[in-house]
Amino acid sequence: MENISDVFITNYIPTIYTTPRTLKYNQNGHNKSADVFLERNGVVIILYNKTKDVLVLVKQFRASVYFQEISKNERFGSVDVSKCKPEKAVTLEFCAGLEDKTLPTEKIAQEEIFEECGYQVSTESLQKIISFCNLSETTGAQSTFYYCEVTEDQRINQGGGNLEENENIEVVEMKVEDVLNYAKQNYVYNSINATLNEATNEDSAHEQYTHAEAWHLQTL
Ligand SMILES: Nc1ncnc2c1ncn2[C@@H]1O[C@H](COP(=O)(O)OP(=O)(O)O[C@H]2O[C@H](CO)[C@@H](O)[C@H](O)[C@H]2O)[C@@H](O)[C@H]1O
Repeated sequence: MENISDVFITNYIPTIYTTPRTLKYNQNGHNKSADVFLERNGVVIILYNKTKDVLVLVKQFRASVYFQEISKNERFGSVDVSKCKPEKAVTLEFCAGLEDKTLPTEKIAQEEIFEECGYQVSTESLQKIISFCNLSETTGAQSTFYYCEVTEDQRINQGGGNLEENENIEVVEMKVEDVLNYAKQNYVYNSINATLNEATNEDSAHEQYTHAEAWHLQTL
């Protein structure tokens, strides 16, 4: 899956995906400023195949994770892939996608499920868990979580991502128990782990959705 080569890091080149800005303001008479890095909103879907009693997850190479793996003093210019292995940046995640069209989030989620995992679902079968604003000083993007049950006969193809965008996604089926055990590891690169771990932080506004998500995982 990885087959990553010719890695080269440059200064930021603007694209449609992110907008970096500096936001200046005054709070109680003090001038302040914040670096903001606007991103698009997104959807995340916990997909459960009832026929096989498995959760359907996706594996893919993530460039930002790879960047974090590169030694701090080597994060510019050419990167030696034999030294910093691309397989370290292959994540295991729930099916997810950006809201890159002016469609209801359910429609976006429906399309992502088909594109990434190959299942045809109705928007009515998507159960919304929660929407929340990503808690970060840098990005205020909103994420909407859904739970969706599917059967094997809804699987139209192998999924794998949008070929026009050269997405390269591997669909992985795992038992709920295995996903929970996987997420309990001290540190793994995946949204599953992040969301479940957040549930232990009482002050976190993520709490509601993480509890909802953990609940879904645990009660399937
Ligand atoms: N920063 C970037 N630079 C260059 N190209 C980019 C880009 N972000 C997206 N793209 C392009 O946009 C395509 C869109 O991907 P998707 O909509 O399937 O979202 P993805 O699965 O990456 O998750 C996305 O949406 C989920 C849900 O919000 C998030 O968790 C996850 O971080 C996010 O990548 C990617 O294949 C890539 O070509």
